[in-house]
Amino acid sequence: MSLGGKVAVVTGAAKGIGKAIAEIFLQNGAKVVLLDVDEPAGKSLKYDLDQQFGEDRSLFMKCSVESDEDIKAALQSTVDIFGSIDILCNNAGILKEDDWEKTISINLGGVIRMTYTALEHMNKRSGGQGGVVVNTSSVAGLDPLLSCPAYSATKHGVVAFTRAMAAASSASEYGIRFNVICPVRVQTDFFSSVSQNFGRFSHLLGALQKSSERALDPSEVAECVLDLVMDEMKNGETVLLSQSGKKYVTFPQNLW
Ligand SMILES: NC(=O)C1=CN([C@@H]2O[C@H](COP(=O)(O)OP(=O)(O)OC[C@H]3O[C@@H](n4cnc5c(N)ncnc54)[C@H](O)[C@@H]3O)[C@@H](O)[C@H]2O)C=CC1
Ligand SMILES: CCCCCC(=O)/C=C/C=C\C=C\C=C\[C@@H](O)[C@@H](O)CCCC(=O)O
Repeated sequence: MSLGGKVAVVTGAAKGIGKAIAEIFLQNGAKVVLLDVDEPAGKSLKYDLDQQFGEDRSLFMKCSVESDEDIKAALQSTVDIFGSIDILCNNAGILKEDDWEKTISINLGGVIRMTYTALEHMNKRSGGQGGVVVNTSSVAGLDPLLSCPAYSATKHGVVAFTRAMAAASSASEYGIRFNVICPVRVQTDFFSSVSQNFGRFSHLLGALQKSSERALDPSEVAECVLDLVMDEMKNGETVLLSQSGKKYVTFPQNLW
């Protein structure tokens, strides 16, 4: 899939990995809708992107992935202004082990909420043009991290939701591919603030030290997302992204 003229929606786009995804899509010719709850950071990024790519290439909208109302309004505005939704990146996430209900609501609920509303615009069976969804899980979505059980559960949920949606979309002829990326530690604000958010398991944070030699740069994650968007053969893929590169994860088959 060439990105020229395509429209991408990215959640949690104001900073970190979401920002890097937005930038690489713009560099490759797409129009990008930046969604985030952090309005000052979103507006500031939009200003910077306007200088680099032109005002007509991106939009920022304040949108919480916890709010059905915000999501409906943001996606309708995207279609009204840019004409379609071709690419969706469900990337927004938090880690607050002591507020595990919010962690579930954003990390897993947000992915499901956003996907189901976006399907109304993208699904070929309901007049959409099809497209591709790439979700941001984590290595914690494949190998649970002892310091953050609730976060790990949400990220396992994102992997499962993505794989099930890929199969459901193919079987229903929606024309939408679904893939998920599982990065190890990435150098963003998420990690610098996260140590306060481990709650009852904060004493176990040090146990993760051996699991990550260097943090990835957000641009490395964005390149992996771009590959999954552009390669039309990729559907239902789970990609582990570590310091040694990309690995396509395989799961047991025919269990029942
Ligand atoms: N940084 C890391 O080491 C890793 C991060 N991840 C995942 O990558 C994703 C992005 O994380 P980072 O860029 O590192 O974090 P970040 O904290 O730099 O950026 C996350 C963005 O999500 C936004 N956000 C939070 N709640 C939101 C909501 N309700 N609605 C919309 N936007 C919301 C924040 O305002 C922020 O701009 C998350 O899903 C995270 O779990 C996965 C593996 C490693
Ligand atoms: C640890 C949970 C945060 C969630 C981020 C995520 O999804 C995946 C993280 C993967 C690996 C984490 C490695 C953690 C290492 C830490 O013990 C420590 O080495 C990091 C120090 C943080 C810093 O840079 O100051």
